[in-house]
Amino acid sequence: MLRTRSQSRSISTAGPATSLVEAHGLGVHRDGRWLVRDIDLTVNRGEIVTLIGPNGSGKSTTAKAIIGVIKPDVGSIRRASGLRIGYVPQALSIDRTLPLTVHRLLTLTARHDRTAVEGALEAVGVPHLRRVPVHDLSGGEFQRALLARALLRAPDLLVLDEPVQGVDFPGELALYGLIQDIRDRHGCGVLLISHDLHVVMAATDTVICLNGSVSCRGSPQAVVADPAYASLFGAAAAETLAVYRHRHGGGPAGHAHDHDHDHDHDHHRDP
Ligand SMILES: Nc1ncnc2c1ncn2[C@@H]1O[C@H](COP(=O)(O)OP(=O)(O)OP(=O)(O)O)[C@@H](O)[C@H]1O
Repeated sequence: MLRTRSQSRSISTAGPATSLVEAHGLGVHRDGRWLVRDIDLTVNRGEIVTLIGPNGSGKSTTAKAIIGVIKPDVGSIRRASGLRIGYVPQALSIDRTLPLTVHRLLTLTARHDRTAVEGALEAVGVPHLRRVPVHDLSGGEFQRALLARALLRAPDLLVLDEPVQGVDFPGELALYGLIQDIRDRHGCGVLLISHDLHVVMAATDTVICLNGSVSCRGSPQAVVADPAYASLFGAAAAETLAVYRHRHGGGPAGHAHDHDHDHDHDHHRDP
């Protein structure tokens, strides 16, 4: 059925008790083409949903539409009433050469006192970085600072666009562990974007594979066994997908390059 753009867009703030955000039939049309189309996506409280897909497959566009940064042309979005969103955009879209301290980065767009800033940095494992200039941070430290900034909003929903970008492999595992801990501690929902097909958190409840529209979805194990996943990313990707297991909750993960958690890397193969 052809839906006209003006007729079919609806956005409301009502929704079922546990769902933080719910999108149905979402489509974004720009410059004469559909960037994404027919996207159904729900994030519940305490749920981690990971969007994966090749470059240009519409992951950022979908996330921006979900949180209201861009307007969808078709489809409906319901957000829980009073929903607080913590958004970490792609690191690439942030100018790290600005002469800012971490404290200033965290208080640029909202007032937070020193105690709150210290608490947020503590929560992401970098309490020592408050007075450090942003341009001196490592990739992993920068991502943690951005995460702390999002946490200051006490979000119900965390939206993280490629939070491990520019981070080495141990730092990547530590960041995923940290995100899992934050979810466990605060019970927020998490919408995570990744083009890294090799490491997906075992804590991810739902993986959604995008390629302009949804190719497949399910648990990490179900998705990696789905023929649509192999046809989208190639059989080799399915063979090497590592499901990262973060074994314990509790305190914040260590420094991005200095973590001490137990990890398994299960290598799943298509049956
Ligand atoms: N405002 C816009 N106007 C026109 N085209 C756009 C706009 N924003 C994004 N696009 C295009 O939409 C497509 C999807 O982009 P998007 O950034 O959502 O993909 P992505 O999956 O997040 O990619 P990546 O992994 O490279 O970040 C791309 O082809 C991009 O060039």
